[in-house]
Amino acid sequence: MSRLHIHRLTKKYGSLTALNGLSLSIPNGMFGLLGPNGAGKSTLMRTLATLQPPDEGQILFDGTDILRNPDFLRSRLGYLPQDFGVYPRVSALSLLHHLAILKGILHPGERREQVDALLHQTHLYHVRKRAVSSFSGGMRQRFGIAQALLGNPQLLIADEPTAGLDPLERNRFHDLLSEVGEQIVVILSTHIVEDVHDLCQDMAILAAGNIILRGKPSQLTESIRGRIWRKSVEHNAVAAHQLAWNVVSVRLSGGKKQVFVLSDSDPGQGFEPIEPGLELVYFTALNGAARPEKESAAC
Ligand SMILES: Nc1ncnc2c1ncn2[C@@H]1O[C@H](COP(=O)(O)OP(=O)(O)OP(=O)(O)O)[C@@H](O)[C@H]1O
Repeated sequence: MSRLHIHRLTKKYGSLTALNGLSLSIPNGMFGLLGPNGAGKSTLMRTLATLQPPDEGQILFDGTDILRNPDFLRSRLGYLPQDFGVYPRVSALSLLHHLAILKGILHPGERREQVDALLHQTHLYHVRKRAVSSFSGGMRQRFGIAQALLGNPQLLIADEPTAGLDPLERNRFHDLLSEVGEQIVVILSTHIVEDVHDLCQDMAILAAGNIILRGKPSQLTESIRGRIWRKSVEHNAVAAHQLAWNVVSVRLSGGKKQVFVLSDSDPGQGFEPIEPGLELVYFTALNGAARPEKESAAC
């Protein structure tokens, strides 16, 4: 059953509409929110985390209106913001204890148990006495997850958590997130398609403040199977192909341009059929050409 219901959420910054009457229902498990820069992901994450109010709309968590009753959510929330801010020169151990107290874990024994368990889970126990400010990007993100998991949250929000991580650290971070389990709602907001492909059973694509596609990654990929065609072309031929066909993506491969086209039938002209991945679902949706399961139909 869905635990998080977002209903007609609107947020404007002056004349800019960052969230445009957005509705979304999210059940337990890993949910990927994918969108390009400026789509409104961080605005949505901050609003869900009750850090900023929307102009209109409603958010229900386990049936409780969290805009009217933010403390209900705050006591159940783990939040890993896009920018964790300034890293103090205090040790990871001290900082986690401090944050645990702020989260209301006041009993020293219980706190020690949780902090130590999280330091082990995030593979930071051996560096627990080092200042967080001396950590690498990957270690900081793992520390970010440790602090977000304090107090056993029911909703975990991770905003662009793998941006800037090298592949090894990204894998470690993925393992960590996937361990968090199916019993809570985990929202992974990202513009990295691979993160959603690797981790999420359910996803939505956000563009210009609207949900433009919603579904399971495997089903969404299936929806464009047999409809994507590829051709290698010279650089100066790309524009002509864009005029002639429904081009959803252009990539460089081995120094040549590859044009990806959406077409229900064989376009001929040297195009070959390809097995699409989630990245092509994403580009197809952004180009407005996918057959979306609109959110209204999906939930
Ligand atoms: N505090 C703010 N004041 C004014 N405009 C803002 C503010 N925060 C975000 N915006 C604008 O709202 C739009 C959505 O921004 P938001 O950061 O939510 O998107 P995003 O999908 O998280 O993008 P990114 O991946 O670049 O962080 C953008 O056009 C952004 O410039």
